Amino acid sequence: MLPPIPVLANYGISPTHGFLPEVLPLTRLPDPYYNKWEAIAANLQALILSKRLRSVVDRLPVLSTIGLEHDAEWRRAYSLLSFMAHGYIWGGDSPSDSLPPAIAVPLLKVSQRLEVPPVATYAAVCLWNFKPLFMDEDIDNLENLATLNTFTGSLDESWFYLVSVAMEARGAPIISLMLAAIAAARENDASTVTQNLNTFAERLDDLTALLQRMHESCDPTIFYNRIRPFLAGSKNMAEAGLPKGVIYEDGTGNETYRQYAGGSNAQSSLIQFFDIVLGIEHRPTGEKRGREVESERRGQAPAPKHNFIMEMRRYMPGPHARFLGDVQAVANIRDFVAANRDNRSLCLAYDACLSMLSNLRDKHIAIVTRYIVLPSREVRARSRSRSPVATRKMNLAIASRQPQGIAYDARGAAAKQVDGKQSNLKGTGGTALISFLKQARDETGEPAIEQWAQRFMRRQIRTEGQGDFFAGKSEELSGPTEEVEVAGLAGTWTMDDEVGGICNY
Ligand code: HEM
Repeated sequence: MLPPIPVLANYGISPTHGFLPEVLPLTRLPDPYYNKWEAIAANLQALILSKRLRSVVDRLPVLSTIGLEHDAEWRRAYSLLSFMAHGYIWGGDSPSDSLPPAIAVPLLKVSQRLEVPPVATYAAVCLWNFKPLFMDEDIDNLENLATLNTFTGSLDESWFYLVSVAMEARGAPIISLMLAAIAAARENDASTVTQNLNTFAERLDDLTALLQRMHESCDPTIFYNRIRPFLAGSKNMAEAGLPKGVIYEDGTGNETYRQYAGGSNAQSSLIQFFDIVLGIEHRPTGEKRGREVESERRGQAPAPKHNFIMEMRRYMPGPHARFLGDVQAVANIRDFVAANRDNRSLCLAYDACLSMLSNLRDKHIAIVTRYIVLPSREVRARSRSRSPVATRKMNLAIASRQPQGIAYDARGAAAKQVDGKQSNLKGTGGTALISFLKQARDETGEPAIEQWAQRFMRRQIRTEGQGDFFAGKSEELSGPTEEVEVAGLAGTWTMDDEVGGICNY
């Protein structure tokens, strides 16, 4: 018997809002018992700016979670505490490697209840951190959205989160639509599958348009230097001043260092849902197509490799991650289309979805180049000209500006606990950021049915030269020659040498 098609309500997923909550995030906790948390959150930017957040939190009593009733209250508490935690860790002259009980104790409880790690995940800063400006208007419209909490109070930070919120809302109807397509494929109803795939492709185009709006109001320099450092996690953060991670002082006396990835849109369940429903497979980073099959053919067990996209599932709310696993078990669209290759409109609709999703990833790569790769180069160039003494001071800015000394640990567990003595700091060799993103984009095109579509999505634009025999190799295009590491959002990566600008793909 076929496994049942997942029912959204069983996973806390809304038919209209998708992975955003059906009940809008609370703008404050109703119980006045939590006024102290609310007061800190309301003054977070000022407290960070004046470097007084830590002393205020250190004097804060440990509040119980007993006054939290509805899910929306738990989510608000999680978001508040995550902002406080990251502000506490990164908002001083040097990062704090311990979180005091006033944050750690309730944050651990709330995270356990919501099945999320106790850090500022995508859920904490995006999914559960927005409000509509006008209640009678839709939340898939950027002009109707505002954030609840930010670290910096900047429009750029709000915009960074809100673009994702709008995308989640605009993409939400695709979830039910594609579950219906799965049901239709079971019934051999090609016309419904085609129709739903066509609608999906159009929506994906909308989502790309929304993604592109990032450029409107989020400045790359502000993003890189001011916003991104607060989203940093505690994993592979040695150079930033957290060699072992962070201790959550839970009062047990048995605390060990914990390491978590930082917040990243890679933790969006929506994009992973698209991949799963379309039958797109993401191999472990760096693994070429067919290589696994090759090792299996030789009767060898393939070496365990790190799959960053899979790891990010552990940073999604538990029910959402479970939903993805259950959808995976019923995803049949790719096989259905492959079994109906003579149905041109069906194949075209399917390939259009892949092409649109690949295009979205293309635009995202350009964003990462503009917002991370290029500013990190600038900072590196500037820090080379500074005196070593000036750069040695470990503060928030330097933490973000210094190239990270540890490459992304390709086998790292999401919430690895590190004991005091273990020096579990070296990664297994860096994964290049843009190569990783390009691999994800290229894998998006792989299941295409029509040959032209496969060719189209496999296209490689060469960037080696200008076709001018007399021109020397320009400094800018040749890029750095040494291996340089760069902190992304959730991961720390090496920087790709071939990146020349935002159009070179
Ligand atoms: C200024 C805006 C953005 C920047 C700088 C950025 C940066 C990054 C970085 C560095 C990664 C690699 C993983 C990591 O280190 O976390 C990543 C992955 C990812 N990002 Fe973004 N991102 C941005 C906006 C978005 C938005 C709005 C979305 C929503 C669709 C998104 C979706 C993803 C996804 C799905 C991945 C995983 C790789 C993939 O599936 O292709 N990003 N991003």
